[in-house]
Amino acid sequence: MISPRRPSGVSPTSNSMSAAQQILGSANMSESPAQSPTSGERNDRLWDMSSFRHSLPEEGGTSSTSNTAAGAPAAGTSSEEADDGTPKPMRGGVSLDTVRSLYGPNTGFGGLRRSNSSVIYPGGPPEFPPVKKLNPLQKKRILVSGGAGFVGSHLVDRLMLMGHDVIAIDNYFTGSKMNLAHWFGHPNFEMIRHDVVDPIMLEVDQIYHLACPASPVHYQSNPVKTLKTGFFGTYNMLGLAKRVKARFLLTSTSEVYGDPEEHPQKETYWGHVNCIGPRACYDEGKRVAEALTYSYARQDGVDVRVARIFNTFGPRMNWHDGRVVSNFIVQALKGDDITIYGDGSATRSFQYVHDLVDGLIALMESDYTDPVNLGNPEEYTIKQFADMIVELVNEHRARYGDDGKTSTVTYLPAVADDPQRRKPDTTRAKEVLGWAPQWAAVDGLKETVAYFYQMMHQH
Ligand SMILES: O=C(O)[C@H]1O[C@H](OP(=O)(O)OP(=O)(O)OC[C@H]2O[C@@H](n3ccc(=O)[nH]c3=O)[C@H](O)[C@@H]2O)[C@H](O)[C@@H](O)[C@@H]1O
Repeated sequence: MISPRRPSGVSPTSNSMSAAQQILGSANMSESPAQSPTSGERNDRLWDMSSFRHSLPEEGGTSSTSNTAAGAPAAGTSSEEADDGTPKPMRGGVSLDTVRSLYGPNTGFGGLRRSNSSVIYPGGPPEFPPVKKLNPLQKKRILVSGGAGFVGSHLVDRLMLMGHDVIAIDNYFTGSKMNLAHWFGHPNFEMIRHDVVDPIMLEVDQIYHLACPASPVHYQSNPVKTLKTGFFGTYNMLGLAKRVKARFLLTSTSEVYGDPEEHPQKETYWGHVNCIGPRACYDEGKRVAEALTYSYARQDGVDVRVARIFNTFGPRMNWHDGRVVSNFIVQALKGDDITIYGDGSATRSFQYVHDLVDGLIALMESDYTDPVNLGNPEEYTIKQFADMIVELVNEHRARYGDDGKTSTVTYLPAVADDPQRRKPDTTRAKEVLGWAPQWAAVDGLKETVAYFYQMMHQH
């Protein structure tokens, strides 16, 4: 059984980018040794929801702009259970099953469309997930920059299910239209191809500003663009917020703490960032984004919120994302070596994406304007994490009689300026938002492994 353990000492590591580049080459979905079952039972077999104990209670107050798909989950309550019996409340009274149906294959809307991706509306008119009906005073028009990305698309899903009007903008550098395909055509939803480094004018009530590549592999591939996104992207979104008097939420990052000398990291910590290193484009980009945000608040009275997001994972992470969770899961599924950069003693604390979405919405709805850490304080060394993922992948495969090769760990040179310890102090989030993570990392990982397993066999 895997349990989180605090590491002993950590040591600074040497400089190499080659490890990150290497993983991009190896994590190639098209090379997957797909033992593709071809029968109709394929998707049931691959996306086994039976390990999650959940009910599908009926819920009143959902609007029916849709025909409900056969077998599609009903909107449910705000409290569901996972296999360990832990309640998993979801903000906005949205059912976990409904949310799952948006990224699972053929269990609902997302899968239905995804599995027939050559045809937008395979079986007739569009069928939409069950969206709540809000009265005009409650219903907000909300802009999500980076809305087609991993976190952005989960946030859009939740806001849509809650009944709001949502405009997603994205330049598709790391995001994908397929993450939101289940909303195309819905009257509450708009999708715009737009890069935030250019200004845009929209009438909105709230702005969630997420747009920025977050994986080190991606943000270091074009560092000048990353800095432009950090500064001009935030500048444009803040200018818009000022002009239309929208509330503005910046998704900042744990990276503003750099390679921290304080542990765990509180919001009051000023950080330890190398301003000339390879991560500076992201770290300093986010730091200047925070500085801009509070400057607009002071100078122009813009109503701002700042979330500092710690490592987050979940379904819809890109197969080629390059961050540790997707890399290790893909490697374990393929039976490839698990690539640990450095000696495996660096630590991270991983939160499941649904917890993050809860926290972002709670923060936006709160009156609190100082930065708030959003993360799960469960801390693992990267080696522990690798072992945990290999074990979970093997368990998942064993359930289907799939006896693929078990991966072994290989150690590659450490990447430059890699933070050696990271763990959020979430006291402030508890106090000001009443927010705390609901998902143990292992529960979120089970779902994420199931998602990647299915993706691997679908293509
Ligand atoms: O996951 C996130 O949300 C965070 O990801 C990155 O931060 P980082 O913690 O460096 O993310 P990873 O690339 O996932 O690395 C985590 C640790 O795993 C290691 N790693 C990563 C990938 C891999 O294949 N092997 C491996 O050992 C890294 O060297 C690092 O020590 C981003 O810079 C953050 O903005 C973002 O919040």
